[in-house]
Amino acid sequence: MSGFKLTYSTMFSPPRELHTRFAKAVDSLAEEFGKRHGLFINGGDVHKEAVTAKSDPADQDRTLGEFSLADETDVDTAVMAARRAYPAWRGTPWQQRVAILKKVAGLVEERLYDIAAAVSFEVGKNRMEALGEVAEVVEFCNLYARQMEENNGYDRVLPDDPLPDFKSHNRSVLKPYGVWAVVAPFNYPFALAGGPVAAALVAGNTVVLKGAVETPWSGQLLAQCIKDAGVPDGVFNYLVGEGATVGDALIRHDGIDGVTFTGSYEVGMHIGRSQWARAFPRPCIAEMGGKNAVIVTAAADLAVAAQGIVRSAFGMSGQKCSALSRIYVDARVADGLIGQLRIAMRNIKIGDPRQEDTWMGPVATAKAYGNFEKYCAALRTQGASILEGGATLRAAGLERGFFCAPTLAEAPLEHPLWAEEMFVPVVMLGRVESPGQAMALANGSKFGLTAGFYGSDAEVEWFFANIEAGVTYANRPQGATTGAWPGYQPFGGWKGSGSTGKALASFHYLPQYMREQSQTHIEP
Ligand SMILES: NC(=O)c1ccc[n+]([C@@H]2O[C@H](COP(=O)([O-])OP(=O)(O)OC[C@H]3O[C@@H](n4cnc5c(N)ncnc54)[C@H](O)[C@@H]3O)[C@@H](O)[C@H]2O)c1
Ligand SMILES: N[C@@H](CCC=O)C(=O)O
Repeated sequence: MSGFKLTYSTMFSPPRELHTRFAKAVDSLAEEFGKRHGLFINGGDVHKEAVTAKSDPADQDRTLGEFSLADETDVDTAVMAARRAYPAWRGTPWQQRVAILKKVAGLVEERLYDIAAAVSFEVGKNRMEALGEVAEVVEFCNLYARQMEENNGYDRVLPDDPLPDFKSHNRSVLKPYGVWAVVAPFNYPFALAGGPVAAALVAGNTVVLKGAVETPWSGQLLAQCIKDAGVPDGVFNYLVGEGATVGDALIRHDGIDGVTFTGSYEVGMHIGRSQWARAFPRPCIAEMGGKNAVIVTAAADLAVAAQGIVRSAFGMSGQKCSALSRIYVDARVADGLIGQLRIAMRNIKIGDPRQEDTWMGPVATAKAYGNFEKYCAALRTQGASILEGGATLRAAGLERGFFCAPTLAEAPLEHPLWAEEMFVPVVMLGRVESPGQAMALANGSKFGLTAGFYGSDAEVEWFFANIEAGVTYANRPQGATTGAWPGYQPFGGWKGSGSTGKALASFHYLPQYMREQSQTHIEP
């Protein structure tokens, strides 16, 4: 598409062709509905008796397919296949691994519309979010491949020791760890599987990916691209299964050498601890939840702030780790901001996520639908009140899906929900007396993933200097806290939002999948 690059911040006015191609992909996907899908182990599909029937969150009567469910024996089989494949993959020159990864990127790009249609049905996200998610994997693969090239496979010659009587040669080499487990969340089942898998593979590790039971299709589609790109059997394996059983068996398995987990704080902390509670620690990259705040000062452009807030609080129905859930606004401009937010919220088009004009689809799961009702009830207690929304939606066309109204609640600053990640389309607003109070509240959280700011240019440096979050945005109408894109915004959390302080798609991410060996050779 000439002149247009799809990113999460350019997706608001795409060219016509993009809509036409997506609509065509949705039509052809209907032929796939109801099919049986296997796990992917050692280069082949493995069909199991135990299956999950996955339905469309926008229409519970539509079954998307039956997906095999792994058990603990499959975990063992997949890990063993990855172990057997490891020596040859590690020994494959990095240039060949780079070439294979670029092929994976090429295939994902070729299948972009078909995969995005499936992701939209599986998660309930709108077409632009789904296309963005798939395009992000193309970027991850190409970026990590390019970083391998730019760093000469992370093999560096160091100066010889200053020894007068010997010739000593020194090198620093980054080497893969072995078998890498990747555990992915339900909300970005393609991108947050594809990103870590791409990094692990190009670095020379073999991989066992476990997808969420709620979203089993995306991983299958990724597995097909990886297989068709010529990744050897056993190098990549894909399982779907419950976290507490299959996920836990994977991350505890003696045959893995490292883990990337993306998901909730509770599970991430559990996995992190488990990797140290062993004879020796295993690396664990844990990308966890958020309770992302925006600060709006008296100097803010309220129209810009309202636009960015609505996009980040309600995009993908609030189910982004980067979603905005806390607004701290200067009391002097609070009513003005609330007025603008209410107007913008009433203009949100809610409905079938495949339709071109739909901006907000359903929440992805029955559990999230129940949580939404629970949180709305709680936001009517302890001094809080709902200013807009606050109910599930059952109008004609929405009655078979998990649709929720975008919800704005005002709450006293002591309300317990200021501290809890809700992961539904609810944002809380609190009035503050000063920017300093807003900063203290924004930082007074165990999380530190994303944060936003609306105020004067003069205040922006103060915001960047003081905010405790890994991904920060100032005066951005495209999204107050959401919408990072590889190559533009590295994405990773501080504090309870991330274990490593190194962000996805940054200069520092890929080396985490390798360990350093210092090599000194004294010539005879
Ligand atoms: N920081 C990020 O980049 C990022 C990105 C996306 C989502 N998230 C977070 O993910 C959460 C939503 O996703 P979710 O509900 O799928 O999270 P979750 O923690 O419930 O599950 C994530 C994955 O972990 C698995 N799992 C659960 N228990 C496990 C265990 N004991 N051992 C091993 N695996 C286990 C699940 O089956 C799933 O595959 C939110 O908290 C969101 O903020 C973070
Ligand atoms: N990378 C996405 C969020 C992914 C988490 O769920 C963003 O930047 O909004």
